[in-house]
Amino acid sequence: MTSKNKINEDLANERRKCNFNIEEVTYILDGGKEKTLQRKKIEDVALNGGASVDDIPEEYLSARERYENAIRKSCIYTNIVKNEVLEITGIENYGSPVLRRTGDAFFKDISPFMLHLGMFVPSIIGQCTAEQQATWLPRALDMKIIGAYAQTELGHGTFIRGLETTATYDPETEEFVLHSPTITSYKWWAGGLGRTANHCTVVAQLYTQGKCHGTHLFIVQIRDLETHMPLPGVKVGEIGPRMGFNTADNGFLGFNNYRIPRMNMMMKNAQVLKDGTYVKAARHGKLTYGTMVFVRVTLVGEASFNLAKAVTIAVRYSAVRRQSELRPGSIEPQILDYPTQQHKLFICIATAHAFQLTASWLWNTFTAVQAEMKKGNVDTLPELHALSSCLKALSTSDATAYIEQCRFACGGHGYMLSSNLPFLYAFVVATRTYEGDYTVLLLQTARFLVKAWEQAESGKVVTPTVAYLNRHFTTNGKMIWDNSPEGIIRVFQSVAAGKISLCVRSIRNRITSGMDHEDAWLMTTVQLVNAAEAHCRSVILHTYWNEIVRLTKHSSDNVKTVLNQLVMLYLTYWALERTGDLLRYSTISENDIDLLQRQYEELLVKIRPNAVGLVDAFDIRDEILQSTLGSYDGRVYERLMEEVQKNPLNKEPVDPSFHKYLKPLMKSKI
Ligand SMILES: CCCCCCCCCC/C=C\CCCCCCCCCC(=O)SCCNC(=O)CCNC(=O)[C@H](O)C(C)(C)COP(=O)(O)OP(=O)(O)OC[C@H]1O[C@@H](n2cnc3c(N)ncnc32)[C@H](O)[C@@H]1OP(=O)(O)O
Ligand SMILES: Cc1cc2nc3c(=O)[nH]c(=O)nc-3n(C[C@H](O)[C@H](O)[C@H](O)COP(=O)(O)OP(=O)(O)OC[C@H]3O[C@@H](n4cnc5c(N)ncnc54)[C@H](O)[C@@H]3O)c2cc1C
Repeated sequence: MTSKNKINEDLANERRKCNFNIEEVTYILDGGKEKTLQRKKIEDVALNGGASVDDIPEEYLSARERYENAIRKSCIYTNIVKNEVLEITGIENYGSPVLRRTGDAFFKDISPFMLHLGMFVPSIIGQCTAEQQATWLPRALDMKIIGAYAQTELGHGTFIRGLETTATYDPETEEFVLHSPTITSYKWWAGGLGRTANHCTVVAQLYTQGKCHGTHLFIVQIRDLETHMPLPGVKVGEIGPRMGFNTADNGFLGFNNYRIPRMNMMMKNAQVLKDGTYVKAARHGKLTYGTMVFVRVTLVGEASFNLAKAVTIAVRYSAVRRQSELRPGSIEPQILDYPTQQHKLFICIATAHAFQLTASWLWNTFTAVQAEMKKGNVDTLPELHALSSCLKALSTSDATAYIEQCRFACGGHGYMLSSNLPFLYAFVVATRTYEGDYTVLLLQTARFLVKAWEQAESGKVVTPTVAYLNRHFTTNGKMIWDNSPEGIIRVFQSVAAGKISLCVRSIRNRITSGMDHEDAWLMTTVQLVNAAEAHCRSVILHTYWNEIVRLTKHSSDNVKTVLNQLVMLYLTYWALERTGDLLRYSTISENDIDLLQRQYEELLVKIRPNAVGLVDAFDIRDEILQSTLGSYDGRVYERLMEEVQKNPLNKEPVDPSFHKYLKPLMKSKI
């Protein structure tokens, strides 16, 4: 073995200690052996050409160079996907998470094509009629047209009904006239819009026959396909540097009485006829929000994958890094041996598992609801909206906090961009805001919970994810504490029920004392967010536990054991985090809490020997991790040194600024 591919001895030892079959766990996380094999095949095809390697790391490039580099690599990756990968996956899997995952080997930040594939194409699939899809979809999938999703405006992101862009139908010419009447009506933020896209989905207030019918979606060409010049009546550009997403060319867009054909309104859920007659969406008023629901569902998997990357980096680094001494003169321990380090990291492994399994379960729920909607039944949509809202909110918020925890766990080196942890943080922290801000989405779930509570109160049987509310009305007093997984989950459900019940009481009391419903709701929103968070925690705990039981039925004993230890760690961690709630809503005693703490510390000890095996089981290739600290071989210090050689500042021994500024300063007299 050359020193280049020699595995760090500490990491090699960790792998020798691992007592379970790593591949078996990978299969469970991927959703089955077949899926793992297909993913690996795709990664081999897409990555073995080495196209992802940058001569100069992108962080040293100017804004212009970075953008051009991102476009260059997007085109390389798209050609690989079009010419080689889609033969394996089938065109219907163009937007699959595997391609998204593989794409991370090409971009440290993000591809300018991401919104084309992540939202423009899904909006065509979800919001267009079959005839419109036949016109747009093949061209979009073939990248003959490149799109963005322009909904948010300078003045409004959350409150979609407040958007100001207008689309006024002109029956004379059978066209819509798009207009941006104010500065705040300018579209703002759309990824890919600033420099890359020639089309976009525009969300605008629809006016026809003198009446406003609320927001609708339109496909709009904004640039010439040959010259890429903005078309007359279109003002478009890039919004400027941001915390992350700097290669996504997020853009602004304004219209000056810009005309598009009638058939460019996405007409699956509502139509404007030639004469201007508006035909209302018969089934559900919020179907035009469908693309956002789809993306929220996919973001739970995104949170899991990015957290898996961060904790892979941090655990491998913690096995290689040695620091301090436990006793005078003794060998410095691996930092992974400190229980406090295990406390920082093992919860991240467990959370990545919890979110991955919840994401798959949510995806199945989403496809089931879609199937029902195809048959005309929209009854399950409110539950899906409530679920996707809170799961998006919590998974992105927890992933953000834990990625930062992984960075803390890597000390100073974690602060280097080459560790990839700062990029991961900047990327994931945005997911807490975009596609619906954390608080706003939890309040959406709270609306659903309050209604479900009222139904349960009146004796009606409620839908499965809130079925625990029915139990709330048949049991009196606090939930009996029981330290089994099922017992802990039941207690978390009681906490959620108790908090929802307090919200309902607060709202009713406020109304009784003279407030109107809106004010009573507003004054209760701090509690409502808290109740929705509690509900969502109980959903994640329940799903994680159920899925582990189901998926490990036929696993080997050691895999069963280690995955059980992780899920128990997760349940125990959250019980300890929420002791205040548990004391309030269950019969848990001080003694029970002491036992929980001991159980937690024992779990850290049990999981410790398998920690590296567990992150290896995420099976994230080095090209995708893009980290000096997290590579499979653990050559941390060598890689940090190699990276220094790429720093353009080190090209010359003396910087020109010395002669220009420093020397004159040093020579000047006081
Ligand atoms: C070369 C590279 C190749 C790589 C290949 C890889 C392949 C790529 C694959 C990509 C896959 C994944 C990656 C994805 C990356 C995506 C990146 C995205 C970037 C960000 C994009 C954006 O941010 S777009 C903008 C998003 N904006 C928002 O989310 C706005 C948030 N606001 C809202 O959603 C709403 O306004 C609101 C919910 C807050 C309120 O709406 P409104 O005021 O209209 O409603 P009300 O509050 O009055 O409620 C009325 C009733 O309607 C119900 N409701 C609300 N929303 C919905 C809904 N969506 N569905 C169903 N029902 C809904 C609400 O609950 C009320 O009900 P009742 O209580 O019964 O009255
Ligand atoms: C990196 C990135 C990429 C993006 N990409 C796109 C894109 O491609 N296309 C697109 O259309 N948009 C995009 N966006 C915009 C994004 O969807 C919005 O920023 C997001 O929905 C939040 O809306 P806002 O900015 O209006 O926040 P605001 O609504 O102004 O929120 C500000 C604060 O007010 C609070 N708040 C707002 N309303 C309420 C309420 N009713 N109750 C209680 N609190 C409230 C929020 O909780 C938040 O703390 C992107 C944003 C980012 C950061």
